[in-house]
Amino acid sequence: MSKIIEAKNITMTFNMSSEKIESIKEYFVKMVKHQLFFEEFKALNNISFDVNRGDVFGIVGLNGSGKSTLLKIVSGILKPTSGTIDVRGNISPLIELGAGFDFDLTARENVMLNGLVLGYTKEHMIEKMDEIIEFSELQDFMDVAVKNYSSGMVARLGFAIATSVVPEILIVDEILSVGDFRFQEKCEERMSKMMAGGTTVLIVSHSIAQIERLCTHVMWLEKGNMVKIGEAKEVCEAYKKGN
Ligand SMILES: Nc1ncnc2c1ncn2[C@@H]1O[C@H](COP(=O)(O)OP(=O)(O)OP(=O)(O)O)[C@@H](O)[C@H]1O
Repeated sequence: MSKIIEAKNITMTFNMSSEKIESIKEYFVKMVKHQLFFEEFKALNNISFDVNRGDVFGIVGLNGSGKSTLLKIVSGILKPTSGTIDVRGNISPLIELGAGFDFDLTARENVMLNGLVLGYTKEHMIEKMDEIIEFSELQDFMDVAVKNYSSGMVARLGFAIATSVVPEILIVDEILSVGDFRFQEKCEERMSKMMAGGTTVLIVSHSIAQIERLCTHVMWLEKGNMVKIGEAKEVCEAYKKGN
């Protein structure tokens, strides 16, 4: 089987301010006086894994375990502090709630904006618009500013845009959990079609049932460390038991 993602010794360290700074003015004064101190925080610690072409790869773990950070590194949004990531295929935009949207613009404007940011032509996006509107079922809300959308509506629009062109790698971050059950079913159906066509999927979800249903392989993260990786069923069982 050919590897589509190869991650070696990924470590991600964030600088966290070690004291509370009350204002921007105070921030700049401290910066000029070299009085800004940071503590290093390791969100991911030496993570290595491979994903094969056609895998549906789930990432599970408690809040703050590093799941989204890892997806952002795979998507190229974040550069790891150390380690290497090799991605051999085109990736869908990271489907995270609201990622890439300008909330003051309308849904229709956001579809265009997203498409152009992704490098598609205006004509291509106009062609895709009807299909995106139909899938998201937001016909009556396309000219409403996205700031007035519910989280489920944002999720619908984000999923419809990201899956309007079939990518080699689809990345889904927790978005399915905010949609209603009908929307979830519809998304799963579309993802299944993509999987059948050979698309590799990376998915983060707090729903273990969903991960077990969809995934072939799973990684369990805890406080930035990899606890277990392997066949979905085995890792999910261990995660549920906590060992
Ligand atoms: N840009 C950032 N700057 C500082 N710390 C960050 C940044 N992004 C993430 N973190 C920290 O890294 C840790 C991991 O965050 P991450 O969002 O990857 O966790 P997660 O497993 O996706 O959590 P959740 O299940 O709550 O979505 C958290 O402690 C978070 O505060």
